[in-house]
Amino acid sequence: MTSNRGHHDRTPPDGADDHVLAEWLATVAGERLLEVRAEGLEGRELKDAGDQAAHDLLMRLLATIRPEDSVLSEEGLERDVDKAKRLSAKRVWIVDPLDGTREFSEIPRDDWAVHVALWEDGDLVAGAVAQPALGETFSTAAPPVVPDRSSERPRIAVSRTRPPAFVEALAAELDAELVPMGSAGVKVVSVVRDITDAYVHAGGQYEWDNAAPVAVARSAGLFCSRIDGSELRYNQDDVSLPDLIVCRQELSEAILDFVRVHGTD
Ligand SMILES: Nc1ncnc2c1ncn2[C@@H]1O[C@H](COP(=O)(O)O)[C@@H](OP(=O)(O)O)[C@H]1O
Ligand SMILES: [Mg+2]
Repeated sequence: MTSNRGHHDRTPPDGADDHVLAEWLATVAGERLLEVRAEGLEGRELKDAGDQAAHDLLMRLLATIRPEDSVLSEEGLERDVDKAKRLSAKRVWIVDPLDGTREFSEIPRDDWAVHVALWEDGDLVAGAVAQPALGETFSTAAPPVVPDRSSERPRIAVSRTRPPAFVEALAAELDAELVPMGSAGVKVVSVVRDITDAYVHAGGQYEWDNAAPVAVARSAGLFCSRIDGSELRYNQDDVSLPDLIVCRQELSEAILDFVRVHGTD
């Protein structure tokens, strides 16, 4: 984890490898978002201005620093030619310039994030999640160490606005507490930080919503899979990746068992 403060020049650290670059990109895009948030905009205008500013900055920096690589971004409309290129590319940056756009527009909420992941040759190889309002970036450059669990009762992070219907029943089965918050990245980071013990989602999401969070969670030794226990796959033709589990290893079997028996409807 690094502090966000002090990255004011927009050139990457000398000799940055992909991990350090991901961390730097997420951090500077987060700083840009803090600037946008201070401009006095509200509601839809603030959301759009944030999405656009962070997307433009990340696209410009990646085009300059890694011109050979492809990019899949939430804010970029992907044309067929871009998609064909992405699917045959060796390296693809999967970015969500602003995850938790709704919460970003609700000042002073801090549950929004910037996601930067790198997919190479079939799997995620690096990633960073910045939580700019906390001044923190979590990344594979320095894989986070998950603290000892501070709560005996499991805490499950869920979407604040679109929690899957089955999580209430899951929480009852596990005698767990639900902790609603915005942003997939922030929810994964909450598991990394021992604020929660698991993040369970179903019903819709895209690769950019969870690629960087999963890269960071894997590097921290957390369990990550689809809700049915299958592998999370990135840089697919269809970029919908609607469900996932990220949790402490010791909770994975109980969560997967519940889904196996009860499904997610
Ligand atoms: N049912 C759904 N369908 C599509 N996207 C969803 C979704 N539920 C959550 N997401 C996306 O996942 C991210 C985290 O959502 P949440 O805060 O509700 O957990 C958000 O990304 P954006 O903020 O980048 O749009 C949101 O759009
Ligand atoms: Mg998102």
